[in-house]
Amino acid sequence: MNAPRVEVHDDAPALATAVAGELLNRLAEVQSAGGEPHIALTGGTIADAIHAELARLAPASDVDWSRVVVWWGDERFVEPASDDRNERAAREAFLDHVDLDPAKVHPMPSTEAAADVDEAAAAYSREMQEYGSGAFDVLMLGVGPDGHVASLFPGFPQLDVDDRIAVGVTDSPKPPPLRTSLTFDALNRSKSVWFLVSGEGKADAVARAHAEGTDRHDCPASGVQGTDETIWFLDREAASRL
Ligand SMILES: O=C1O[C@H](COP(=O)(O)O)[C@@H](O)[C@H](O)[C@H]1O
Repeated sequence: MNAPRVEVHDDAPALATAVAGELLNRLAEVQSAGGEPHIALTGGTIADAIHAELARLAPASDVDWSRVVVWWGDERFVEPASDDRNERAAREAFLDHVDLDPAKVHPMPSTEAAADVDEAAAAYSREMQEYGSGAFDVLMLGVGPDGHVASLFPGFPQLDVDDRIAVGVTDSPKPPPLRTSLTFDALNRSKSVWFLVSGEGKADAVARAHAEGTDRHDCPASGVQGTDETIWFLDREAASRL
């Protein structure tokens, strides 16, 4: 397995600019090799900053946005207009500012599109299978202070689901409680996994994820690796206990 790489930036704004620049380069590279890149987005504080940087830097990039396919690693099962929705945040900061093909943007179902989290997860699994997706060119993941990634939380039964692409969560310890998440199996099919982490409050989770022998049930971030590369994009505070 390829060893994870760690890239440390001064602070959250510098981290956001660097990740946005690297993602634009990666998308253009995949396209110039004849591919149609698939990316999976995450929610959260640093993701919001990266999305804003993507929108700012996009006009100067060589990316053909009509040939980019967008997925999510997890989502909150709430109304589409809710402030809690990862999709809404990503659209407002990033996706609405570039010329994507709407048919290539694949949000996880909201409460308007599915009856419950299990139906939402089953629908998303089908959508990924029908589209022949799974090996994301780049999967971006935030990390919670408890070490959660996507909506896979320490000690939760979803960590042991290995026969599905996506699962429902009804009792997330972080609000809102209802969520849909890709499973470890699905996340680990990604070519590149990019962890995006900023702030002192995440330093302990980052250190635990890197420590030898950490169980993914205790720190889910330790259980995700890309098939080609795994990069931890950190600011100095998040890297302070490595
Ligand atoms: O709830 C979630 O949390 C994580 C981490 O978010 P952050 O605000 O602590 O950076 C995020 O990656 C995930 O997509 C989201 O649903």
